[in-house]
Amino acid sequence: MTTEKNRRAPSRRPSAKASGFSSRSEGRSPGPRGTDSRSSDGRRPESSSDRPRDTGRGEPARGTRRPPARDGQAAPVRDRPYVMAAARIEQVRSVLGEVLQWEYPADAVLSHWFRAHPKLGSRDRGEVADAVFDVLRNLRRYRQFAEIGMGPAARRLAILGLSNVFSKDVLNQGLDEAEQGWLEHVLRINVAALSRAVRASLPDWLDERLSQLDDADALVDALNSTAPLDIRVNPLKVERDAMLATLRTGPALRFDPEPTPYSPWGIRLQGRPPVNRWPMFENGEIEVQDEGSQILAALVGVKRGEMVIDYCAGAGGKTLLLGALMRSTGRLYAFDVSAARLARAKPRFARSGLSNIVPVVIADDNDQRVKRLRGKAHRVLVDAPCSGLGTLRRNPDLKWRQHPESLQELVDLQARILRQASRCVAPGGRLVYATCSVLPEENERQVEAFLAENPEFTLLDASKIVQDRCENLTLEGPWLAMRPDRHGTDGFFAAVLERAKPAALKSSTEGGSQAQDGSS
Ligand SMILES: C[S@@+](CC[C@H](N)C(=O)[O-])C[C@H]1O[C@@H](n2cnc3c(N)ncnc32)[C@H](O)[C@@H]1O
Repeated sequence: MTTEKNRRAPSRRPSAKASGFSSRSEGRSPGPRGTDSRSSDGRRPESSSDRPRDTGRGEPARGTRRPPARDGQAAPVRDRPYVMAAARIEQVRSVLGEVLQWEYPADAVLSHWFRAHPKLGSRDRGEVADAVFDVLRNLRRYRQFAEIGMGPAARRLAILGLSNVFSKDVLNQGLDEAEQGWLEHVLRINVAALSRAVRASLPDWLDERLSQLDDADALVDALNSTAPLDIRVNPLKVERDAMLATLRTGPALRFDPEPTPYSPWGIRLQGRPPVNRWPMFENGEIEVQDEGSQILAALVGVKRGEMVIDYCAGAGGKTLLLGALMRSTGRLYAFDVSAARLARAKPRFARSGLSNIVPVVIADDNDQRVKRLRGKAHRVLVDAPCSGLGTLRRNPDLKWRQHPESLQELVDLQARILRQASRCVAPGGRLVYATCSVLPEENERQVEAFLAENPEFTLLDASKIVQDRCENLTLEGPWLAMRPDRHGTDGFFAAVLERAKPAALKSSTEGGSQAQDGSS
């Protein structure tokens, strides 16, 4: 009963001073964040893959770390007397009581709960968070297991979550005899014999939809796993190789920094490093961003001096990379309807050293500033609000928070945003539509419907365009479709659409349909 987080620390660590790390870098999890991530408005909360963690998942769990192996043999799990097992079960049960109401995203609930329990240290928080997320990942199966036997189901869920965090002996110290027997029994159940929906803990509607995708089993398994943490360098400030060298000679070495395979700016870290306490984060040299999200920004293909709109900029994950790729020249509008999200982007913009970003809170419909930019932008990115189902590795609660009705609302919203944003694209300019979903109705079908209504746009081959910046990435095209089972990233989708120049439009439509944006 150990987790993949049982990584051994390197035996010798260079001094913090020599590496440029402050001793704080090994410190506690980051502080609170806004609570407007409530997504009962049918909008996906921003992917936490693009945000530093503040959910207590910053340190490996106590009672699970192994001391260094001797003579090539793994050392036994350290089973020190552990008076906290009973308390920890109650803590996890208490958090689950709030999370399972599905009113707020799980990481927001955790942050809130940790603020209300300030005496817990970073390892305590890590254990609680790991157990809660394990329950969310396996909820359907655990609920079935919890029904076997006596006692409150919520406590049994907490015990199951902690069974993947603590060793058996440590956990047993918090269990009575009946609970120990029940746990032994359910952990012996042959999971492989269960239906996929139960085994992988998916609601039926989602299992059905995912089963229609290629290699569905591999995708489902990958979405149900835990993810590493990707960061990226700010190309305006530092080269990736230089940053890798710094990380490898400092305390970050124990998080195994490696270059990401496809993005030229990415660095992958294992475990849950407290990145946002590191000096290179505070001075804007690195940002947290999943490799897939970095690739989407690359796909926009921005150039120096252009006018670019990031139409759904949120907390600025992609805006930051776009701005750096424009070398802080031209003008990059960061639009969003959420003032709170844009407010969270502002400190990131400030750290980055970029001076070309113009954040603008826009109205949901009929915004005058958007109208003024009709037909003017060289590039428009629509990183649309979506189900977020490509990010289940990091946000497993989304499979329980989404349902077919909320999905349909999102599909309608995406179509509306795509239509509005497309009006800003200049003739010959490009519109990039992206989601972090793996569902065709939010992706391919959405783009096909848009193209059918907007003949002045043509679909370009995203797989070829992305190779300009990510040469190792070979995709089928014409879409950009990243998957955790194939690429080790979150699930992302993107399409690149080019707006015809007036002459081309005239000849292709032979005087037929007109551009529908009012700018023609
Ligand atoms: C997927 S998130 C964006 C994430 C962001 N691009 C990043 O990389 O961090 C989608 C965003 O769309 C915004 N949004 C929702 N409706 C919108 C609309 N009608 N116009 C513009 N933005 C909208 C949401 O507030 C949310 O921040």
